[in-house]
Amino acid sequence: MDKQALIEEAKKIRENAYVPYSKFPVGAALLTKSGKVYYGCNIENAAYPVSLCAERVAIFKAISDGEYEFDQLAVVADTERPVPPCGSCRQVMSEFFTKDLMIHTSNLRHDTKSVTMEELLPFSFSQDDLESSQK
Ligand SMILES: O=c1ccn([C@H]2C[C@H](O)[C@@H](CO)O2)c(=O)[nH]1
Ligand SMILES: [Zn+2]
Repeated sequence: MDKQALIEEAKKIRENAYVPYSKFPVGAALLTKSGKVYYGCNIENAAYPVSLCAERVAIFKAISDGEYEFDQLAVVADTERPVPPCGSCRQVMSEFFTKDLMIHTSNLRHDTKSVTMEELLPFSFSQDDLESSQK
C-alpha cells in the first residue's frame, strides 16, 4: 500500500470519529511492515481530557495486537493546512516509531505534508534517558 492509498484509508475511518464536543473528526491509518492497516479515529468524552486522538487509537490497537513493526502513518482532518498531530501523540509515536518512519499529514483537499518521526519530535525523551540514570 502506498502513501496515497493510506491517506484514503485515514479519510474513510475519520467518518467513525465520535466528536460531539469538538465536531472535529480526525482519521488515522497505520501500516505495519507486515502489510496490515490499523485504523483510528478520535473518541471524545463528556470529561474532555479523557478523549483520545485518532493517532493514539490506531497505535494502541496495533500494540494490543502484538504488532510493533511499523511502516508509515497517515492522518487526515478537515483543516486548512495538513493536520499537525498533538504533542501527546508525538510522544506516543516516538515510543514505537523509528526516527525515519514517515508520517503523512493531510487535509480533505489532499494537501499533504510528510515528515519523519525525527522531524515531528526532535530531542524526544525516551527509554534511553531513563536507562542512563539507572546506574
Ligand atoms: O492530530 C490530531 C489533532 C486533534 N485530534 C482530536 C482531539 C480532539 O478530539 C479533537 C479536537 O482537538 O481532535 C486528533 O485526533 N488528532
Ligand atoms: Zn493527539
